[in-house]
Amino acid sequence: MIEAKDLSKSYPTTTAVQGVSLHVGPGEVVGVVGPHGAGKTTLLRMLAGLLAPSAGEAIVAGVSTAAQPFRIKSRVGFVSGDQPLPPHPTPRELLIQQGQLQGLSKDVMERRLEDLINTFEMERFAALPCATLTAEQRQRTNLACAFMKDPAVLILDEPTHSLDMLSSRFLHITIRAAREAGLSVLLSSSALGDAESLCDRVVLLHRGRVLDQGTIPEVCGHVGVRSLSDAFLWHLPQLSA
Ligand SMILES: Nc1ncnc2c1ncn2[C@@H]1O[C@H](COP(=O)(O)OP(=O)(O)OP(=O)(O)O)[C@@H](O)[C@H]1O
Repeated sequence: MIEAKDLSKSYPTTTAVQGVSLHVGPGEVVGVVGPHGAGKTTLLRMLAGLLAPSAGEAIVAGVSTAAQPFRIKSRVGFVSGDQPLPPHPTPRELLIQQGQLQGLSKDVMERRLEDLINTFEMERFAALPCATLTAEQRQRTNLACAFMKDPAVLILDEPTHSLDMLSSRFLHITIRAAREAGLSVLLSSSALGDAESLCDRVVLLHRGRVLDQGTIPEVCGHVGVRSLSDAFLWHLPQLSA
């Protein structure tokens, strides 16, 4: 589960995230939606334990960002759409490394390794150096590494970035399976289509602030429009008024 309360992140020249509160329950997919620079990456990195908040607190997979931010890292599967991989190791080697970091026993590691290579259909490329992989194969490898932690929470920053239609379909299937398995999934997207087809609820973010949140019908209904993009656009003049 993710429970964020008044989370903020300030830099000397800008406030990237301002007072964001949100909730993601088990078996729920929530999308943080907003344009470039809205604060999506900053928010997700704080929730993944990769960045310390300037104010506010979040409980993620039972761990507080305020008390033990770095314990969150080992409990959360975090994947960013443009996450590079080291060029020389193979996906199989990276998965083993991840399992060792988690302190998995040899038996559990081997079982999980074979399961993940099978689930993410990595057989054809699991033994190739990462430098030779396509964008889709890199994304499958990053996802498999995230699942090596057997996480209760999955945080995906722009997960369809650089994927084509077929690869995106695979990602959608993976996210739906994670939801079925009871994981809490938080993803960010600047493309509204991902949110519309995947998310149980959305959080509209702009200039670091939440404009609105709820199911898509709720967010549209609050302002009397029919589409998520119209709902987003409705809020903009209100901000400058
Ligand atoms: N380390 C940093 N130092 C200073 N400003 C930063 C830093 N990281 C992010 N920002 C600023 O915070 C704001 C939010 O950035 P962030 O990357 O979180 O947005 P985003 O919604 O993920 O955008 P994009 O879709 O382009 O990745 C931007 O104005 C950005 O320039």
